[in-house]
Amino acid sequence: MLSTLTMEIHNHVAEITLQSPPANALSSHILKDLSAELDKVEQDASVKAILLKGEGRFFSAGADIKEFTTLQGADDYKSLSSKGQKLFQRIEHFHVPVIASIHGAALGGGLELAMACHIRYAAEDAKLGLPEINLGIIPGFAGTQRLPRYVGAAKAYEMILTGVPITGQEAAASGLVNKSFSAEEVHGEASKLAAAIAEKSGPTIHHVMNLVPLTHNPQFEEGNRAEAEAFGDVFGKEDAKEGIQAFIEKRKPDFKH
Ligand SMILES: C/C=C/C(=O)SCCNC(=O)CCNC(=O)[C@H](O)C(C)(C)COP(=O)(O)OP(=O)(O)OC[C@H]1O[C@@H](n2cnc3c(N)ncnc32)[C@H](O)[C@@H]1OP(=O)(O)O
Repeated sequence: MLSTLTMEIHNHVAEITLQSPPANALSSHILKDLSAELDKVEQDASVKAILLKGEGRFFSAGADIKEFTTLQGADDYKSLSSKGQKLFQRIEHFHVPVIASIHGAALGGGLELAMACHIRYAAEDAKLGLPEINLGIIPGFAGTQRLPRYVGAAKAYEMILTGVPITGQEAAASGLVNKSFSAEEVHGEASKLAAAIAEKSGPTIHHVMNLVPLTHNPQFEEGNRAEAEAFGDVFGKEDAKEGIQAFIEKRKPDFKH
């Protein structure tokens, strides 16, 4: 199978680039490849930071909507959600920081992946959002649990219930990303940040990475389980079939319920 991403390690920084045109959609294949690259980083004690970006027009436009049509039954739907949640949880608890450099769009699972990273830089004109509601489904890779952490509950409700994305500039103002830059500058700035962190002492980095997650909501796992259940539930419904089909046919969905 074709590789869906590349990883290069230079000066203690592992640069992972999603390469799955046209949208870097998070298929089961790309998620498996990402997990395999994390295995390699775990075996390489020289790596002190990871830089994650996307090639082409977008960081990532989310889970692979075209692959959704191959799923069959509640177990498949729920398992898609749980597997993504587990990988992103692994990223959040990784022993070295993962910096997301976002250009173009980080939507749905793409934003959920970026939210599992430790630091996010975005292009001012990038679109960041959880548009799953337009497909008749809900976020399923822990978006309902992580977005409120960064932007507060009110803004999270607005973003999840309307599906309308915000710009990188708005994301920086609301705390969803650390900083925004022009589209030309963002990858360079994220790379400089990764290099600056990689000059620090490895053991101190590892302690910071262990300590900060201790401040997370202790009910996070329970929230993830509930999200996967709800994802499985909505996915089986008529409105989800209509929403997904409408996306594929490039038309507006006609929800019945
Ligand atoms: C548990 C997690 C669940 C989820 O993550 S559900 C998915 C959530 N994400 C979305 O709903 C985003 C869907 N995509 C879009 O809204 C738009 O696209 C964009 C804003 C990203 C770009 O719009 P534009 O510039 O008009 O381009 P374009 O023609 O719509 O897309 C270019 C090609 O990319 C494919 N594509 C875009 N997003 C996805 C996706 N998430 N999964 C699979 N394919 C995707 C399209 O179909 C098309 O392909 P072709 O050129 O062959 O027509």
